[in-house]
Amino acid sequence: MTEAEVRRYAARALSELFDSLYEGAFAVDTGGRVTWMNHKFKALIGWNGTEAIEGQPIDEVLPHSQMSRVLETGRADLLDIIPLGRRQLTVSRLPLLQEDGRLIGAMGVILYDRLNSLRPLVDRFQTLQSDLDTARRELARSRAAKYSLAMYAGASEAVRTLKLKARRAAERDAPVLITGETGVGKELLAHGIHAASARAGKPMVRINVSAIPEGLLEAELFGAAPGAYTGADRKGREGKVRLADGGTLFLDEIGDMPVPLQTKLLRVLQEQEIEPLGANTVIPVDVRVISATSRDLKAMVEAGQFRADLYYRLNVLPLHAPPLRDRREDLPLLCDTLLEDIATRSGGPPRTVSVAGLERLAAHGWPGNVRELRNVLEQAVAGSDAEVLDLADFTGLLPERPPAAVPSAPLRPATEAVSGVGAVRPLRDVLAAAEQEAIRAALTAAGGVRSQAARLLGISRAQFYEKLAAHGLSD
Ligand SMILES: Nc1ncnc2c1ncn2[C@@H]1O[C@H](COP(=O)(O)OP(=O)(O)OP(=O)(O)O)[C@@H](O)[C@H]1O
Repeated sequence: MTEAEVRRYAARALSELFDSLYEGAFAVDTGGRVTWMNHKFKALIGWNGTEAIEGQPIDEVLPHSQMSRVLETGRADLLDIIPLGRRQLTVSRLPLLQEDGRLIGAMGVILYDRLNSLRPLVDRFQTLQSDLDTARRELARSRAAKYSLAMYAGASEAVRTLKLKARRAAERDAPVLITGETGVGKELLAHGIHAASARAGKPMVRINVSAIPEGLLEAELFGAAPGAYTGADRKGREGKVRLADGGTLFLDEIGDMPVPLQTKLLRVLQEQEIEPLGANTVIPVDVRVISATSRDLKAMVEAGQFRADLYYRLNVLPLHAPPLRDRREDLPLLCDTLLEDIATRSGGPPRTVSVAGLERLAAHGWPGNVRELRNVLEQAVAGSDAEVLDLADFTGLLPERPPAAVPSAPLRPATEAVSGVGAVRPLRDVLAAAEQEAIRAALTAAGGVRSQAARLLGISRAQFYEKLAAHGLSD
């Protein structure tokens, strides 16, 4: 047989096979309008029959047909799967060409019901597709439920302005710097901004700069090549910046970043690339940086402790979260929100706070801000069965002398001890007692978190541990 004969016989065999296989078929012109459709196809898509289908755009008749792809490229799609309602159709798309090769339209063929051999594949595809849809829905729900700007409770003017600015920041991709004292909700805001941003589908990776020893911080942030330093993982380390690729990098306590690393971070912001420790290669990354600090970065810049160029790069969209003592009108709403969350997590009944209880809370200075409030509420809930928490339920949880007149200074009790009435005692004893009281107050405010207590007192962690030991408070 000659090649021409083989082609002729093959064409006839294929055409007969095609006739026996196809379930439904239609054709469109080069403008994507239906020129012909067989009855089976009309029945399949539920065409009512009263209106002529010819002349209708195929994209309206069969939304996922993707015939335009064949019309644009002139190439066949031999096998594809498209959704039709809850079903999946196995389809072929073929260009229709004249003898001179000019494209005059395209044909779509449904193979699903006849191609039994494809069934297992289609069934598997359907199962995977539905698993994927469910997983996507659950992920979206868990993300939405876990963090949103709406969760940042507060009705004061200051909080409303802050949330408005945060929402605007979420619409942009520039770096955000969140300032504010410990426990004011800087991390919550950062999560909320990420969740409301276009990067929400990608990870938000947090790194607490102050919690990682200086020697390990570089590898933790930028990654390390295998064996880059003594004790390095054999496989190397990916680094938080790369883990955040496509998403958001949240740098908590940025003010504690050592100066040499500030230079490397500047490179991430300027060039969007990193150089892992010991790697000798540069890796492109796409991250949005949100940083937070409870320190006065501007003053640190002036004192030469923080790079000015990095400060301006980080501070493109500044947000300041005010301390709780400056927005006491937020207390009722905050109590409701926090108590609801505490009840959901512990499975207990929902509680509220009485007016007298709220007045007592409002009289406190809240050096530990909302974190401290949450701790106090948690302890009050644990210590009482009452549905409405009253004045008595907070006894022992807050300092006895309401420091309303001395809102923010955790050292104030110490000062009061110095100026207290009574017998004159040796200065050394008075100072020691004041220091002990200040340490206890800071620990309460920080909910027992020692590094935060140290920060509240404005001393290093090492100094704090020394003082704990000196006062016999280590346990
Ligand atoms: N406005 C708010 N509404 C509801 N919860 C809040 C609010 N602000 C803070 N919180 C809660 O208070 C706690 C402390 O908040 P967060 O960790 O975000 O504070 P922070 O400013 O980042 O603190 P730090 O500087 O010590 O890291 C968290 O449990 C957080 O959910």
